[in-house]
Formats: sequence, structure tokens, C-alpha cells
Amino acid sequence: MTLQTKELGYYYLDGSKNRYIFQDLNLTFEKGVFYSILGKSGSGKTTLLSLLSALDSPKEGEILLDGISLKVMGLASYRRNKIGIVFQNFNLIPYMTAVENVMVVMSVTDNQSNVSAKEYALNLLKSVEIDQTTAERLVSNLSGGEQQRVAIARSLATNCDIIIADEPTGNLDDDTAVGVIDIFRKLVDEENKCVIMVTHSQEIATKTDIIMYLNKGSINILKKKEVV
Ligand SMILES: Nc1ncnc2c1ncn2[C@@H]1O[C@H](COP(=O)(O)OP(=O)(O)OP(=O)(O)O)[C@@H](O)[C@H]1O
Repeated sequence: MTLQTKELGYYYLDGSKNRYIFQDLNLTFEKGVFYSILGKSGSGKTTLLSLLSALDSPKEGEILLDGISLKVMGLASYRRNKIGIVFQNFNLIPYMTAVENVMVVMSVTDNQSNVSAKEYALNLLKSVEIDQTTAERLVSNLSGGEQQRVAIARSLATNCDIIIADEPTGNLDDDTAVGVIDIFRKLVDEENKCVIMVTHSQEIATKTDIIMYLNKGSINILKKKEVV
């Protein structure tokens, strides 16, 4: 799996002028690598993630998954089958249990499994250290760290290679944040996932393999791991 941006550009209309957030970004994301995106407030981190998650379309250039443009693949199909998204505010459905939250995504993805949807969801929850008793509780009664782990399990329901996370530890205390990052680390190292995470924390970024600094429309890349 290779996700690439080709001469990616995005601007917002500012009065009658286009105000560029970034231009000519050529980035590559691979399986088995944990990426963090850092940058000052307003540098365009969320804009970049919204393009990578096909919640918005590029103004210039394109995004390719294994050489196929997302436009050709279809943005909805890409979102439903190729990526999982984790948000800062968890965005779980509060009146449903943890396992039901995961099953909701399973009902719209093309991911087929031999076991029942519930069993599949429980296994995903177990992989993020949510046991069955906790899985049967309403998510509104779970702690922030537990809710974010449920959200990660939900992002895995599509059986995707890519997890896109926007400030996933932003609402968590330091210890809980480390627990969530450890889960991403395990998914990268043991399950060969690609995690692309925006964070404000330099310290959290040091736990990732490749740090991308977004600054004034361009990106500086710091590799901590040789990527083949
Ligand atoms: N819908 C919009 N219309 C016009 N300008 C926008 C819009 N959305 C974002 N912007 C501007 O684009 C720039 C980049 O925003 P973005 O949210 O991507 O930054 P960010 O790096 O994620 O910031 P933060 O760390 O504060 O979340 C900001 O200057 C923002 O004000």
C-alpha cells in the first residue's frame, strides 16, 4: 500500500483572492510506518488530513492510492473501505454501547468476515484492550481513554491499511495519551498498519517514525526510521 500526494495544493477564498494553505506537496505514506504531522496553529494540518481522508477534495494536484487517483476510485468508496478515521473528540454515538459503535461502521463497509459482526467487533475491541464487559457498556459511561480506544477499534472495522487521526490525544491526560499512542504503535509494528496522526505534542511525535513539520505552506520531513 502506498498513499501519495502529487503536487497537492489547497487554498481558501479570501475576499476575491485565493489564499494558499499549501502548494506542491509531494508526500508518500507506506504500510508499517507511523507518521506524525506537526505545525503551528493555522499551518494547515487539519486541511491536509481532510484531503487525505477524502472529506474534502484538492484544489490542485491529486492523491493516489497504489497509483489510482481517489477521484477515479470514488471518494465514498475510499472512505468506507480504505481508511479509518480517529477524531480528537472521539465522535462515538453516545446512546450506543462500545460494540454497537464498531458494528455501525461494519454495516456500511464492504469488509466481509466469516464470523458474526458482533464477534468481529468484540475481537477488534479486545485488540485495543477493551474487554467484553466494557464493550457492552454505553460509550457515554466510559472514560476518555476507553472511548478513544473504542474509536480506534471502530476505525479498524473497515479492515483498512490506513488510520488517519486528528489530535487523537488532545482530550486525554498524559498517561492516557501514552496508552493510546502505544496502541497505534502496536498496530503499526504488529499489524503493518499505516498511521498518519496530527499532534501538537513534540513529545508524542518522538514516538512516531517520520515527523512532518508543516510550515508556511511547505513540509520538512524528519525520518527516524529507514523506510524501504
Ligand atoms: N473554511 C475555511 N475558510 C477559510 N479559511 C479557512 C477555512 N478553514 C480553515 N481555514 C484557514 O486555513 C488555515 C489552516 O487551517 P487548519 O485548520 O488546516 O490549520 P491547523 O494547522 O489544523 O490549525 P490548528 O492546529 O489550530 O487546528 C487557517 O488559517 C484557517 O483559518
